[in-house]
Amino acid sequence: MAFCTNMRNNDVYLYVTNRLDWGHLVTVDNFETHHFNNELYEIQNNRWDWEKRYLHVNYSQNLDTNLNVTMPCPDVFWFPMVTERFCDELVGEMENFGQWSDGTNTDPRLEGGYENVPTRDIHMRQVGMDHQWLAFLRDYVRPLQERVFLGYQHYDPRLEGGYESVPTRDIHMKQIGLEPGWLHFLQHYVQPLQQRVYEGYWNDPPRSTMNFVVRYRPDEQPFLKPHHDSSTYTINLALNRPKIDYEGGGCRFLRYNCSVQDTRKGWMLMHPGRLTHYHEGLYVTKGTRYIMISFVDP
Ligand SMILES: O=C(O)CCC(=O)C(=O)O
Ligand SMILES: [Fe+2]
Repeated sequence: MAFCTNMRNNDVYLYVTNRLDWGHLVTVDNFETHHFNNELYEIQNNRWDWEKRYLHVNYSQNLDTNLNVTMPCPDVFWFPMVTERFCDELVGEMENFGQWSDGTNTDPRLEGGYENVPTRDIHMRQVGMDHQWLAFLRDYVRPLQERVFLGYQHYDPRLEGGYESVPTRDIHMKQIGLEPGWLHFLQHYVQPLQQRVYEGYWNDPPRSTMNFVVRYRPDEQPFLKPHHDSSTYTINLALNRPKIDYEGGGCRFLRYNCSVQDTRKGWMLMHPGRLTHYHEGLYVTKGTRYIMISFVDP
């Protein structure tokens, strides 16, 4: 104000405009400099710059409910998510860290210490990116999930998580003390029927969310045998290019005999983790294939 008054008093002419973009302020407090690619970690602190660098230019098209979402296999959805730069820097971050798991069933990073379907991988937590990745899931993945898998979650205080997808007027078995008997019924009479109609499904014990980058190589771990994920839904983000960076590879859904092999760098598959989407990672015959995987229980 004093500046303006002074200018007026001295007859200095000012032309003020907000129509041109002269830039913006960057938040430099808390900028971490010990990572291999520091900007990659700025999803929360410098959102505007992060999106410009790393969010796919067509990301928001999939939030437009007038447009259809691509579905390469039944109930498998496909979204452009991140830029090539994101993919390269995430792979770089992992390769710089370098401590890929050995692909055996023993995995000291997990609570139970046991991995049923081991991959050669590095967890986001190991490179200090777990918080940033959760922000990515919350702000960019969840809106897409809510679009394609409608109706998830309504509040129900009787449930552990507090949410129920389709609320009914009901009384739980637990409320009338019949829960143990009911579990027995499920195990002995229902499960055998379920196993007949949906092959390969079991969920014992349920595990928490995991976020990791997988590396496939012909001379290391070239494929992943058929399995379910410990997730309600899984996201599978391609970090490099088929036919250029590697040969073979891709994801096959056995129930539909449907494979996605023409994956696109920076694009993400989303599919139910259990029951219907029994799947496998196809053989990589040449080069290295990288993917980013999250097991999500929304
Ligand atoms: O290779 C793929 O695309 C599938 C990977 C996968 O199923 C997993 O990591 O759980
Ligand atoms: Fe999987």
